[in-house]
Amino acid sequence: MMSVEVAIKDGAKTTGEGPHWDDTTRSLLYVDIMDGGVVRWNSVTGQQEAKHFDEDVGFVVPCRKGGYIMGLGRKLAHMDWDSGKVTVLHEVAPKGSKNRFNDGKCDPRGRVWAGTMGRETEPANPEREMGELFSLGLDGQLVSHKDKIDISNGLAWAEDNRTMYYIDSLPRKVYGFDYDIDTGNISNQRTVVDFGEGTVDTLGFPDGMTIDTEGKLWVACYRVGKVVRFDPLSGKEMRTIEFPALRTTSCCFGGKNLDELYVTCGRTGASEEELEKYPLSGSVFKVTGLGVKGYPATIYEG
Ligand SMILES: O=C(O)[C@H](O)[C@@H](O)[C@H](O)[C@H](O)CO
Ligand SMILES: [Zn+2]
Repeated sequence: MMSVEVAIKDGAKTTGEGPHWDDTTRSLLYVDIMDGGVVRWNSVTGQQEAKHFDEDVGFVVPCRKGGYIMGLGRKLAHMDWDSGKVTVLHEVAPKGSKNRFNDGKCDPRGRVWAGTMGRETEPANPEREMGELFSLGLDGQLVSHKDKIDISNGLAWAEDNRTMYYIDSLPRKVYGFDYDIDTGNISNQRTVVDFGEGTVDTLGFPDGMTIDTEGKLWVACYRVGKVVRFDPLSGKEMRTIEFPALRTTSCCFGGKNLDELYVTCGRTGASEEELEKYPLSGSVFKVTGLGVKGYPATIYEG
């Protein structure tokens, strides 16, 4: 039986994002973007620790050599948890009035992929085409792959490493690219899931995503409180999970058997009325009993 429960009540004050399951510690790592927060929640002890930075944190991933890589405003930085020391690795060029890193994730070789977006006056309303998609190689070099993006968001790789999936939220599309795992290059962009023209009432905006071991995509649908499982081959919806919070932002598989889906969401942009109706906005949810599993999350190997 499928069930949706609250794993971390009030997990985020602003927009919770970028959930990453750390297998070795059975912890969930995620960010609280506009709070400049990086949170580590231990699922075994229920203990939660957080770090705060003075700029927006778009994403965070662990590094093999220790510490974490995070998107901090326009910077990619390494962060040592214990000392809190931040080392800036790269800073991307300013675009518009205030571009910043948003979602990011590691590919199966351990490169970091992360994209940017323009300043948002309210969620899903950024300065257009200010985003760019980058990768941080194992050699520490930053490579730009694509520009004129609106809101750089979810990333996932197919099991054979030959396809990369990527979301730009405002065109409301999940794209597929041919992926060269050896060079880390993308080519042959196509649309694999189209959220459709016009109305955003049913599916909202595609935001973060993950892939299951059957090759299907789980996409968080921002503004409608759903995570939808899509078949990237047909572009069709296969299954919908609903949440008691509308601003669902991302998801990842976790738990001992990687068969639980952890789902982040946000409060930022919600009216008082929305928060009253959905008081769990900002919490992290856990879905069990789905009958599917994910892959262990990859980390930065550089
Ligand atoms: O989490 C993100 O990716 C963005 O930073 C948020 O602002 C919203 O989720 C986005 O606007 C909806 O697509
Ligand atoms: Zn997002």
